[in-house]
Amino acid sequence: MTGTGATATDRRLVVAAAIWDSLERPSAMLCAQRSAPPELAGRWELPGGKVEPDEAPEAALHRELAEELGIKVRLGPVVPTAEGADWPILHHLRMRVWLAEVTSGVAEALQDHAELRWVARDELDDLDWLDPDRPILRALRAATR
Ligand SMILES: Nc1nc2c([nH]c(=O)n2[C@H]2C[C@H](O)[C@@H](COP(=O)(O)OP(=O)(O)OP(=O)(O)O)O2)c(=O)[nH]1
Repeated sequence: MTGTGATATDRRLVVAAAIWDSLERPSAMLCAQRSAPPELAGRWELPGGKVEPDEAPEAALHRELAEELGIKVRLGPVVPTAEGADWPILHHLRMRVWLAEVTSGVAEALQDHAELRWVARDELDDLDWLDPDRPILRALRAATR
């Protein structure tokens, strides 16, 4: 088994992007509706996914966004919790969230999502988010004020 070596990636880390129309003047964010598994289908999330063994977190995020949405992004700062960098999420996983903006491509639901939607900052709460994402949304609003 891997998992204890110095270079082993933390298998519990999920990386995700809060993709805004503009990092300088954020007014709308790209929201993604899950298509699977059945118990999570229909809920909204930040696009991203699990870091693979021996993959750097930022590289994992760029890979996931290319696979799932067909876009390249510029990453801004990480949005931290009060305690540290990573948010507690489903299944005892942790999630690191970066602000981001699209640098090439037009986001399409290529994989894992039923729908993508650009949502105005003040209307983000109206979607049916995964429960662990609610406090992250509050921090995102504060970080983009
Ligand atoms: N991408 C993403 N996952 C989230 C969010 N909030 C949250 O609790 N999660 C959970 C749902 C999943 O249990 C887990 C992410 O796993 P995933 O299935 O999307 O990862 P993946 O694309 O790498 O897929 P796989 O390797 O499991 O097939 O994190 C969020 O905002 N975005």
